[in-house]
Amino acid sequence: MNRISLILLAAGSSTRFALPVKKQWLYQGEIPLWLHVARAFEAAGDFRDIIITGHPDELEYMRQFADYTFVPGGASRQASLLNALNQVQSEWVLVNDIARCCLDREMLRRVLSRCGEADCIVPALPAVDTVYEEGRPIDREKIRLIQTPQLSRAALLRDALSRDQEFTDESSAIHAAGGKVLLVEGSAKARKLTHPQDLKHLECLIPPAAQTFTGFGMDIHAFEPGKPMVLGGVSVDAPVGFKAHSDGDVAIHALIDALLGAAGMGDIGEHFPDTDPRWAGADSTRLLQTVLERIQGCGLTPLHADLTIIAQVPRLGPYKEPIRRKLARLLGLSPARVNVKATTAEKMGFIGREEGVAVQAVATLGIYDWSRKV
Ligand SMILES: Nc1ccn([C@@H]2O[C@H](COP(=O)(O)OP(=O)(O)OP(=O)(O)O)[C@@H](O)[C@H]2O)c(=O)n1
Ligand SMILES: C[C@](O)(CO)[C@H](O)COP(=O)(O)O
Repeated sequence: MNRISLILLAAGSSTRFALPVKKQWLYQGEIPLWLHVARAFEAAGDFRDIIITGHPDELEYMRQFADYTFVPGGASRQASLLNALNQVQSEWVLVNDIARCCLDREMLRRVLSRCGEADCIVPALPAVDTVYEEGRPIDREKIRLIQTPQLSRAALLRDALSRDQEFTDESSAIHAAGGKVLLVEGSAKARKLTHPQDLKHLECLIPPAAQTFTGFGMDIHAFEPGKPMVLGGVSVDAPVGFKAHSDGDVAIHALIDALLGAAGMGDIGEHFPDTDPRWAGADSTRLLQTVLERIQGCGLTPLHADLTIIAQVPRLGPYKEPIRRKLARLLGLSPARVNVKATTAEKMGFIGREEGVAVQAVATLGIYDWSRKV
Protein backbone atom coordinates (compact mmCIF):
# COMPACT_ATOMS: atom_id res chain seq x y z
CA MET A 1 0.00 0.00 0.00
CA ASN A 2 2.95 2.38 0.36
CA ARG A 3 2.65 3.55 -3.21
CA ILE A 4 -0.11 5.76 -1.75
CA SER A 5 0.46 9.20 -0.20
CA LEU A 6 -2.07 10.52 2.28
CA ILE A 7 -3.18 14.16 2.23
CA LEU A 8 -5.21 15.50 5.14
CA LEU A 9 -6.83 18.90 4.59
CA ALA A 10 -6.83 21.08 7.70
CA ALA A 11 -6.32 24.63 6.44
CA GLY A 12 -9.94 25.78 6.46
CA SER A 13 -11.24 28.76 8.37
CA SER A 14 -14.32 27.05 9.90
CA THR A 15 -16.58 29.96 8.97
CA ARG A 16 -19.76 27.89 9.17
CA PHE A 17 -18.67 26.32 12.46
CA ALA A 18 -19.17 29.70 14.20
CA LEU A 19 -17.39 28.86 17.47
CA PRO A 20 -14.17 30.63 18.60
CA VAL A 21 -12.21 27.42 17.93
CA LYS A 22 -11.57 26.09 14.41
CA LYS A 23 -12.90 22.56 13.79
CA GLN A 24 -9.44 21.11 13.20
CA TRP A 25 -8.30 22.39 16.60
CA LEU A 26 -11.11 20.88 18.72
CA TYR A 27 -9.19 18.93 21.33
CA GLN A 28 -9.70 15.17 21.57
CA GLY A 29 -8.30 14.43 25.02
CA GLU A 30 -4.86 16.04 24.97
CA ILE A 31 -4.44 16.47 21.21
CA PRO A 32 -6.10 18.57 18.49
CA LEU A 33 -8.56 16.94 16.09
CA TRP A 34 -6.23 17.15 13.07
CA LEU A 35 -3.62 15.07 14.92
CA HIS A 36 -6.26 12.65 16.19
CA VAL A 37 -7.40 12.04 12.59
CA ALA A 38 -3.81 11.77 11.30
CA ARG A 39 -3.02 9.12 13.90
CA ALA A 40 -6.20 7.18 13.08
CA PHE A 41 -5.24 7.03 9.38
CA GLU A 42 -1.60 6.24 10.19
CA ALA A 43 -2.74 3.29 12.31
CA ALA A 44 -5.15 2.07 9.63
CA GLY A 45 -2.90 2.15 6.56
CA ASP A 46 0.67 1.92 5.34
CA PHE A 47 1.14 5.26 3.56
CA ARG A 48 4.29 6.38 1.81
CA ASP A 49 3.97 9.78 3.49
CA ILE A 50 1.42 11.87 5.31
CA ILE A 51 0.99 15.47 4.16
CA ILE A 52 -1.18 17.87 6.15
CA THR A 53 -2.33 21.33 5.03
CA GLY A 54 -2.57 24.03 7.67
CA HIS A 55 -3.31 27.73 7.76
CA PRO A 56 -0.01 29.55 7.05
CA ASP A 57 -0.19 31.29 10.48
CA GLU A 58 -0.58 27.90 12.22
CA LEU A 59 1.95 25.79 10.35
CA GLU A 60 4.92 26.33 12.68
CA TYR A 61 2.66 25.58 15.64
CA MET A 62 1.37 22.37 14.02
CA ARG A 63 4.98 21.23 13.58
CA GLN A 64 5.40 21.34 17.37
CA PHE A 65 2.81 18.57 17.72
CA ALA A 66 4.03 15.96 15.24
CA ASP A 67 6.52 15.07 12.53
CA TYR A 68 4.37 14.89 9.41
CA THR A 69 4.94 16.96 6.26
CA PHE A 70 3.10 20.25 6.75
CA VAL A 71 2.14 22.40 3.78
CA PRO A 72 0.59 25.90 3.81
CA GLY A 73 -3.04 25.94 2.76
CA GLY A 74 -4.48 28.30 0.16
CA ALA A 75 -7.63 30.39 -0.07
CA SER A 76 -9.83 27.39 -0.98
CA ARG A 77 -9.88 23.63 -0.37
CA GLN A 78 -8.71 23.17 -3.96
CA ALA A 79 -5.79 25.60 -3.56
CA SER A 80 -4.74 23.83 -0.35
CA LEU A 81 -4.98 20.45 -2.06
CA LEU A 82 -2.86 21.63 -5.01
CA ASN A 83 -0.15 22.87 -2.60
CA ALA A 84 -0.14 19.46 -0.93
CA LEU A 85 -0.14 17.59 -4.26
CA ASN A 86 3.08 19.37 -5.19
CA GLN A 87 4.77 17.31 -2.44
CA VAL A 88 3.40 13.98 -3.66
CA GLN A 89 5.82 11.59 -5.41
CA SER A 90 3.66 8.47 -5.44
CA GLU A 91 1.30 7.27 -8.13
CA TRP A 92 -1.80 7.34 -5.91
CA VAL A 93 -3.03 9.83 -3.36
CA LEU A 94 -5.69 9.39 -0.71
CA VAL A 95 -7.29 12.71 0.27
CA ASN A 96 -9.38 13.22 3.38
CA ASP A 97 -10.96 16.31 4.92
CA ILE A 98 -9.98 16.65 8.56
CA ALA A 99 -13.59 17.78 8.88
CA ARG A 100 -14.51 14.13 8.11
CA CYS A 101 -12.99 13.26 11.41
CA CYS A 102 -14.43 9.82 12.18
CA LEU A 103 -12.57 7.17 10.22
CA ASP A 104 -14.57 4.09 9.28
CA ARG A 105 -11.83 1.49 8.71
CA GLU A 106 -14.21 -0.75 6.75
CA MET A 107 -14.99 2.08 4.37
CA LEU A 108 -11.28 2.88 4.03
CA ARG A 109 -10.70 -0.75 3.13
CA ARG A 110 -13.49 -0.60 0.53
CA VAL A 111 -11.80 2.42 -1.09
CA LEU A 112 -8.21 1.11 -0.97
CA SER A 113 -9.12 -2.38 -2.13
CA ARG A 114 -10.37 -0.97 -5.46
CA CYS A 115 -7.08 0.84 -6.18
CA GLY A 116 -6.30 0.71 -9.92
CA GLU A 117 -9.89 0.04 -11.04
CA ALA A 118 -10.56 3.72 -11.87
CA ASP A 119 -8.82 7.10 -11.73
CA CYS A 120 -10.72 8.07 -8.61
CA ILE A 121 -12.34 5.75 -6.06
CA VAL A 122 -14.97 7.57 -4.04
CA PRO A 123 -17.14 6.64 -1.05
CA ALA A 124 -20.76 7.67 -1.63
CA LEU A 125 -24.10 7.36 0.14
CA PRO A 126 -27.58 7.16 -1.39
CA ALA A 127 -30.06 9.92 -0.52
CA VAL A 128 -32.55 8.62 2.04
CA ASP A 129 -34.68 11.77 2.15
CA THR A 130 -36.90 13.14 -0.62
CA VAL A 131 -34.82 15.51 -2.73
CA TYR A 132 -35.93 18.77 -4.39
CA GLU A 133 -33.97 20.70 -6.96
CA GLU A 134 -34.95 24.34 -7.52
CA GLY A 135 -38.39 23.81 -5.97
CA ARG A 136 -39.16 20.49 -7.72
CA PRO A 137 -38.88 16.95 -6.40
CA ILE A 138 -36.37 14.85 -8.31
CA ASP A 139 -35.64 11.13 -8.47
CA ARG A 140 -33.58 10.46 -5.37
CA GLU A 141 -32.40 7.13 -6.75
CA LYS A 142 -30.17 9.18 -9.05
CA ILE A 143 -28.58 11.06 -6.15
CA ARG A 144 -25.35 10.09 -4.42
CA LEU A 145 -23.75 12.02 -1.56
CA ILE A 146 -20.00 12.08 -1.94
CA GLN A 147 -17.62 11.66 0.98
CA THR A 148 -13.90 11.45 1.67
CA PRO A 149 -11.36 9.78 1.78
CA GLN A 150 -11.06 9.60 -2.03
CA LEU A 151 -8.26 7.71 -3.77
CA SER A 152 -6.99 9.35 -6.96
CA ARG A 153 -4.21 9.04 -9.52
CA ALA A 154 -1.92 11.81 -8.31
CA ALA A 155 -0.76 13.12 -11.71
CA LEU A 156 -4.28 13.20 -13.16
CA LEU A 157 -5.65 14.89 -10.05
CA ARG A 158 -2.93 17.56 -10.20
CA ASP A 159 -3.79 18.31 -13.85
CA ALA A 160 -7.53 18.22 -13.24
CA LEU A 161 -7.32 20.67 -10.33
CA SER A 162 -4.99 23.03 -12.17
CA ARG A 163 -7.72 24.00 -14.65
CA ASP A 164 -9.36 27.37 -14.24
CA GLN A 165 -12.42 25.90 -12.51
CA GLU A 166 -13.42 25.45 -8.88
CA PHE A 167 -14.26 21.88 -7.77
CA THR A 168 -15.68 20.86 -4.40
CA ASP A 169 -13.89 17.49 -4.39
CA GLU A 170 -11.36 15.32 -6.25
CA SER A 171 -13.94 13.15 -8.04
CA SER A 172 -15.61 16.18 -9.72
CA ALA A 173 -12.24 17.43 -10.97
CA ILE A 174 -11.25 14.02 -12.31
CA HIS A 175 -14.69 13.56 -13.89
CA ALA A 176 -14.38 16.97 -15.62
CA ALA A 177 -10.95 15.95 -16.91
CA GLY A 178 -12.46 12.83 -18.52
CA GLY A 179 -11.13 10.40 -15.89
CA LYS A 180 -13.03 7.34 -14.66
CA VAL A 181 -14.73 7.69 -11.26
CA LEU A 182 -15.77 4.60 -9.30
CA LEU A 183 -18.26 4.95 -6.44
CA VAL A 184 -18.02 2.56 -3.49
CA GLU A 185 -20.30 2.33 -0.46
CA GLY A 186 -19.74 5.24 1.93
CA SER A 187 -20.43 5.37 5.63
CA ALA A 188 -22.72 7.35 7.94
CA LYS A 189 -19.75 7.48 10.31
CA ALA A 190 -17.86 9.66 7.84
CA ARG A 191 -20.27 12.57 8.28
CA LYS A 192 -18.61 15.94 7.78
CA LEU A 193 -18.22 18.34 10.69
CA THR A 194 -19.56 21.59 9.23
CA HIS A 195 -21.85 23.19 11.85
CA PRO A 196 -21.66 22.95 15.67
CA GLN A 197 -24.79 20.74 15.69
CA ASP A 198 -22.81 18.06 13.76
CA LEU A 199 -20.80 17.47 16.95
CA LYS A 200 -23.77 15.56 18.47
CA HIS A 201 -23.74 13.06 15.60
CA LEU A 202 -20.03 12.28 15.53
CA GLU A 203 -19.78 9.42 17.94
CA CYS A 204 -16.02 8.95 17.60
CA LEU A 205 -15.29 12.31 19.24
CA ILE A 206 -13.93 12.33 22.77
CA PRO A 207 -14.14 15.29 25.19
CA PRO A 208 -11.04 17.44 25.76
CA ALA A 209 -8.71 16.83 28.68
CA ALA A 210 -9.06 19.13 31.71
CA GLN A 211 -5.50 20.43 31.29
CA THR A 212 -4.16 23.91 31.98
CA PHE A 213 -1.02 25.60 30.65
CA THR A 214 0.88 28.48 32.25
CA GLY A 215 3.07 31.09 30.56
CA PHE A 216 5.30 33.89 31.77
CA GLY A 217 5.87 37.21 29.99
CA MET A 218 8.13 40.17 30.63
CA ASP A 219 8.57 43.48 28.84
CA ILE A 220 10.53 46.68 29.41
CA HIS A 221 10.10 50.04 27.69
CA ALA A 222 12.03 53.30 28.08
CA PHE A 223 10.14 56.58 28.51
CA GLU A 224 9.74 58.96 25.61
CA PRO A 225 8.81 62.55 26.44
CA GLY A 226 5.73 64.05 24.83
CA LYS A 227 4.09 60.73 23.91
CA PRO A 228 0.74 59.69 25.48
CA MET A 229 1.16 56.90 28.05
CA VAL A 230 -1.04 53.79 27.71
CA LEU A 231 -0.74 50.94 30.20
CA GLY A 232 -2.94 47.86 30.12
CA GLY A 233 -5.14 49.59 27.54
CA VAL A 234 -5.79 52.54 29.92
CA SER A 235 -4.58 56.15 29.37
CA VAL A 236 -2.29 57.23 32.19
CA ASP A 237 -1.80 60.91 33.03
CA ALA A 238 2.00 61.33 32.65
CA PRO A 239 4.41 63.73 30.90
CA VAL A 240 6.02 60.79 29.06
CA GLY A 241 4.90 57.77 27.05
CA PHE A 242 6.91 54.72 25.94
CA LYS A 243 9.52 54.46 23.22
CA ALA A 244 8.32 51.67 20.90
CA HIS A 245 7.33 50.60 17.38
CA SER A 246 3.72 50.21 18.57
CA ASP A 247 1.96 52.37 21.19
CA GLY A 248 4.43 50.85 23.68
CA ASP A 249 1.82 49.40 26.06
CA VAL A 250 4.37 47.43 28.06
CA ALA A 251 1.70 45.76 30.25
CA ILE A 252 -0.20 44.35 27.28
CA HIS A 253 3.06 43.24 25.66
CA ALA A 254 4.03 41.28 28.79
CA LEU A 255 0.54 39.77 28.91
CA ILE A 256 0.71 38.78 25.22
CA ASP A 257 4.02 37.00 25.84
CA ALA A 258 2.55 35.19 28.84
CA LEU A 259 -0.42 34.03 26.73
CA LEU A 260 1.82 32.96 23.84
CA GLY A 261 4.07 31.16 26.33
CA ALA A 262 1.13 29.21 27.75
CA ALA A 263 -0.04 28.27 24.25
CA GLY A 264 3.48 27.31 23.11
CA MET A 265 3.25 29.87 20.29
CA GLY A 266 6.58 31.69 20.54
CA ASP A 267 6.82 35.38 21.40
CA ILE A 268 5.31 38.72 20.46
CA GLY A 269 8.17 39.61 18.07
CA GLU A 270 7.44 36.54 15.93
CA HIS A 271 3.78 37.50 15.59
CA PHE A 272 4.25 41.29 15.18
CA PRO A 273 7.81 41.98 13.93
CA ASP A 274 8.94 45.53 14.68
CA THR A 275 10.17 45.74 11.08
CA ASP A 276 6.58 45.42 9.83
CA PRO A 277 5.03 48.84 9.06
CA ARG A 278 1.57 47.41 9.84
CA TRP A 279 2.38 47.55 13.55
CA ALA A 280 3.87 51.07 13.58
CA GLY A 281 2.03 52.99 16.33
CA ALA A 282 -0.39 50.04 16.67
CA ASP A 283 -2.93 50.02 19.48
CA SER A 284 -1.68 47.11 21.60
CA THR A 285 -5.23 46.09 22.54
CA ARG A 286 -5.61 45.19 18.84
CA LEU A 287 -2.47 43.04 19.05
CA LEU A 288 -3.91 41.33 22.13
CA GLN A 289 -7.18 40.67 20.31
CA THR A 290 -5.30 39.17 17.35
CA VAL A 291 -3.29 36.91 19.65
CA LEU A 292 -6.43 35.85 21.51
CA GLU A 293 -8.12 34.95 18.21
CA ARG A 294 -5.10 32.83 17.22
CA ILE A 295 -4.97 31.08 20.60
CA GLN A 296 -8.72 30.51 20.74
CA GLY A 297 -8.80 29.41 17.10
CA CYS A 298 -6.29 26.71 18.08
CA GLY A 299 -8.49 25.32 20.83
CA LEU A 300 -7.26 27.08 23.97
CA THR A 301 -9.01 29.60 26.18
CA PRO A 302 -7.77 32.13 28.81
CA LEU A 303 -8.52 31.27 32.43
CA HIS A 304 -6.42 33.68 34.50
CA ALA A 305 -3.79 36.43 34.35
CA ASP A 306 -1.65 38.17 36.93
CA LEU A 307 0.55 41.22 36.21
CA THR A 308 3.15 43.12 38.20
CA ILE A 309 4.03 46.59 36.91
CA ILE A 310 7.40 47.85 38.20
CA ALA A 311 7.45 51.66 37.91
CA GLN A 312 9.08 54.37 40.00
CA VAL A 313 6.90 56.89 38.17
CA PRO A 314 4.08 57.46 37.47
CA ARG A 315 2.22 56.40 40.65
CA LEU A 316 -0.10 53.63 39.52
CA GLY A 317 -2.37 53.13 42.57
CA PRO A 318 -5.40 54.78 40.94
CA TYR A 319 -4.88 52.90 37.66
CA LYS A 320 -4.64 49.32 38.92
CA GLU A 321 -8.41 48.76 39.06
CA PRO A 322 -9.21 50.31 35.63
CA ILE A 323 -6.37 48.26 34.08
CA ARG A 324 -7.65 45.10 35.71
CA ARG A 325 -11.17 45.69 34.40
CA LYS A 326 -9.95 46.61 30.92
CA LEU A 327 -7.76 43.48 30.66
CA ALA A 328 -10.55 41.28 32.04
CA ARG A 329 -12.88 42.60 29.35
CA LEU A 330 -10.30 42.00 26.62
CA LEU A 331 -9.61 38.46 27.88
CA GLY A 332 -13.33 37.65 28.24
CA LEU A 333 -12.81 36.92 31.95
CA SER A 334 -14.35 38.06 35.22
CA PRO A 335 -12.19 40.74 36.93
CA ALA A 336 -11.80 38.17 39.73
CA ARG A 337 -9.63 36.13 37.34
CA VAL A 338 -7.30 39.04 36.44
CA ASN A 339 -4.95 40.65 38.95
CA VAL A 340 -2.86 43.78 38.52
CA LYS A 341 -0.13 44.71 41.02
CA ALA A 342 2.22 47.70 41.02
CA THR A 343 5.51 48.22 42.80
CA THR A 344 8.42 50.69 42.65
CA ALA A 345 12.07 49.68 42.22
CA GLU A 346 13.02 51.40 45.50
CA LYS A 347 14.90 54.01 43.42
CA MET A 348 17.34 51.37 42.15
CA GLY A 349 18.46 50.69 38.60
CA PHE A 350 16.96 52.11 35.38
CA ILE A 351 13.45 51.95 36.80
CA GLY A 352 14.57 53.74 39.99
CA ARG A 353 16.26 56.41 37.84
CA GLU A 354 12.87 56.96 36.18
CA GLU A 355 14.07 55.89 32.72
CA GLY A 356 11.34 53.35 32.01
CA VAL A 357 8.96 50.64 33.24
CA ALA A 358 9.05 46.83 33.38
CA VAL A 359 6.06 44.48 33.56
CA GLN A 360 5.92 40.79 34.42
CA ALA A 361 2.84 38.70 33.61
CA VAL A 362 1.66 35.16 34.19
CA ALA A 363 -1.26 33.72 32.23
CA THR A 364 -3.11 30.42 32.40
CA LEU A 365 -4.95 28.80 29.51
CA GLY A 366 -7.32 25.85 29.50
CA ILE A 367 -8.49 23.64 26.64
CA TYR A 368 -11.73 24.95 25.10
CA ASP A 369 -14.47 22.56 26.25
CA TRP A 370 -16.47 22.12 23.07
CA SER A 371 -18.29 19.12 24.61
CA ARG A 372 -20.33 21.54 26.75
CA LYS A 373 -21.68 23.14 23.56
CA VAL A 374 -23.12 19.84 22.29
N1 LIG B 1 -8.65 26.80 2.23
C1 LIG B 1 -9.01 25.62 2.71
C2 LIG B 1 -10.36 25.33 2.95
C3 LIG B 1 -10.68 24.08 3.47
N2 LIG B 1 -9.70 23.19 3.75
C4 LIG B 1 -10.04 21.91 4.38
O1 LIG B 1 -10.97 21.23 3.56
C5 LIG B 1 -11.87 20.48 4.37
C6 LIG B 1 -13.30 20.72 3.93
O2 LIG B 1 -13.58 22.08 4.10
P1 LIG B 1 -14.75 22.64 5.02
O3 LIG B 1 -15.45 21.59 5.77
O4 LIG B 1 -15.53 23.56 4.15
O5 LIG B 1 -13.90 23.47 6.10
P2 LIG B 1 -13.75 25.01 6.24
O6 LIG B 1 -13.35 25.62 4.94
O7 LIG B 1 -12.86 25.24 7.42
O8 LIG B 1 -15.24 25.44 6.65
P3 LIG B 1 -16.08 26.70 6.18
O9 LIG B 1 -16.39 26.49 4.71
O10 LIG B 1 -17.30 26.66 7.05
O11 LIG B 1 -15.22 27.93 6.42
C7 LIG B 1 -11.63 20.86 5.81
O12 LIG B 1 -11.00 19.79 6.47
C8 LIG B 1 -10.78 22.10 5.71
O13 LIG B 1 -9.85 22.27 6.80
C9 LIG B 1 -8.37 23.47 3.49
O14 LIG B 1 -7.48 22.66 3.75
N3 LIG B 1 -8.05 24.70 2.96
C1 LIG C 1 -14.98 16.97 -0.32
C2 LIG C 1 -16.34 16.92 0.32
O1 LIG C 1 -16.22 16.53 1.66
C3 LIG C 1 -17.15 15.82 -0.40
O2 LIG C 1 -18.45 15.80 0.05
C4 LIG C 1 -17.07 18.24 0.23
O3 LIG C 1 -17.34 18.60 -1.12
C5 LIG C 1 -16.34 19.37 0.93
O4 LIG C 1 -17.16 20.52 0.92
P1 LIG C 1 -16.81 21.79 1.81
O5 LIG C 1 -17.83 22.83 1.51
O6 LIG C 1 -15.41 22.20 1.40
O7 LIG C 1 -16.88 21.35 3.23
